[in-house]
Amino acid sequence: MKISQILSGKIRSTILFIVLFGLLNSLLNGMLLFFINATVTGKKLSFPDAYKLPLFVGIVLVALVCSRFFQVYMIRLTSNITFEFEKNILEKIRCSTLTEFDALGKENIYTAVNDTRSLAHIPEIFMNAFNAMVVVLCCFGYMFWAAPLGGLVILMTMTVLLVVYLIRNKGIQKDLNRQRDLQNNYYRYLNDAIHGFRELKLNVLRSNNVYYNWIFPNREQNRQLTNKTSIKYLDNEISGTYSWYVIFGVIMFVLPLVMKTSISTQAAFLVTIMYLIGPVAILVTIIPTYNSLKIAYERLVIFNHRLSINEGEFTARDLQRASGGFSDLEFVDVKYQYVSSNNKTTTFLMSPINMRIEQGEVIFVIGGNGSGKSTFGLLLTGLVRPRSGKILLNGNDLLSEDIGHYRSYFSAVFTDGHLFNENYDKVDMTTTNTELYELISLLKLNDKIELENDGDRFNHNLSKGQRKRLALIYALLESKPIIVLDEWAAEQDPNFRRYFYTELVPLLQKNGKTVIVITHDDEYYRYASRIIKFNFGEITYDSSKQEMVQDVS
Ligand SMILES: Nc1ncnc2c1ncn2[C@@H]1O[C@H](COP(=O)(O)OP(=O)(O)OP(=O)(O)O)[C@@H](O)[C@H]1O
Repeated sequence: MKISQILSGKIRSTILFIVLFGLLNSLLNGMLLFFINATVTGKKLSFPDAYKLPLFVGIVLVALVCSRFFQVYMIRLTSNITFEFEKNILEKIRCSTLTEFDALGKENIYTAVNDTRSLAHIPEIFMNAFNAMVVVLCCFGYMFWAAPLGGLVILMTMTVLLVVYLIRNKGIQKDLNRQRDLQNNYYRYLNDAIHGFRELKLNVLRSNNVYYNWIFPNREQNRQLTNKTSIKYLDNEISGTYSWYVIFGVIMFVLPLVMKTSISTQAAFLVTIMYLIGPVAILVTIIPTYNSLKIAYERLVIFNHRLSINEGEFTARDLQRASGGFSDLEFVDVKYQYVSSNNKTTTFLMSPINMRIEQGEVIFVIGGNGSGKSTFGLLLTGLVRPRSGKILLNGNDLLSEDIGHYRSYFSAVFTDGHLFNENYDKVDMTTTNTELYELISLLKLNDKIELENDGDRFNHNLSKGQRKRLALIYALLESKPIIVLDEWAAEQDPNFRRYFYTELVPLLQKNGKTVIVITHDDEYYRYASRIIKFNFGEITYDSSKQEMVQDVS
């Protein structure tokens, strides 16, 4: 569901409620105002004096209970909307394609999550604004009813003061935008300083450049701008606050000059203005709030649009079907291409690939940097779909029919693979899980890993090579028929690398796995049952096809 649909649905279903509350709240506030003004001005009320106190206490109590009731309602509504927005975003991420996900960028996901929080406050803001508006209307209604000319003078004075305040505020918003740009740049530079800490330690000149020519000048600009903007803001707020005294002054000194007025009317006007201060402040903040909500909303619309492809849901049922067995996989005229961010030019083209993989093969995928090996791995595992052509698994076009089922045949360890922070699959970590501890021995990690997180996870403070070994253990625990390892051995020491190619991979093959190894380790090519070589996105050598035999090096 789209963000706008959730939002409009929620607003539609609660608008009546919000309006009713606004009217009730205003009625109660209006009664209190009337009560207070009648007391201040000594007006006779149409009921006995003895009822005054209990009536006043009654109205205050009803107003309090009402107010609490609606505030609680708003808290629940806001957290419900936050929940639905977040769920919507998370579902989008879960079901999006790798291509769209990569193009979106991680920082945009964090921004989107924050934006949902802002948007969830819309009903609350709307309710407060509506309430404030009704109170303002009631107050002016009262003033016009009590003394029409007086009401007009106050309305005109307030309008002039408000316009001055808003114009000055607009200038401040511009400065705040500049400050935000500076802040964004600052985070970029800081990111480089933090992630490039080691590099900067080794290169003093660059370190000086980064800090003295980029970071410090940015902070200096920010310091000056913050001072300027904060003082401007303070001036505007102070003059805004003191504008109320201008209005008090108009009531006390100007009104008697322009109309016949009594002390009691002046007192009633003063009390009414006091009532107006809070609601007017709410209405004044609506404009900047509206602007920031608009930006958040537009960003979320773009987010939704960029993750527009839904790959569907995958169920545990698919996993069971995969264990039914793998016999062969066939690429038929498979083409793929990367396009530039403006979607205009092709930056890399994978030529039509035609090949067949049989169960139990150990295939080494080789080729120079940027030749397309990892892209082939992504196509093979179904993480990206061919732009044209077909991939048939056991003779079926599962990639088009049921991508979840297709992917359930593969496990993989990618070059930049991720070790998850939680035991999401609830793997039994105790020593009774013999399969797990056999794998730990096989990967020679016995004395390197230990349980942490209440025995629910192995430690991650491992070397890069050790982390890869742990990732391989987790991949093997998935018990999928095909395993894809992208430059897995690159971070292993020479002994373990030899062990991997000469013992581990053959053992996996013996256990019935089909193993696809993307590698640059030419000294071990002879351990493959088949070699496929890529060059500029094209298969230029396939050892299973005699007629294509060329120099593998
Ligand atoms: N997400 C992407 N968006 C656009 N282009 C990409 C993307 N990933 C890879 N490429 C481009 O596709 C080409 C093939 O990349 P690929 O990662 O498949 O090469 P590779 O053979 O695995 O290289 P290496 O041995 O260096 O890992 C490269 O020219 C690369 O710049």
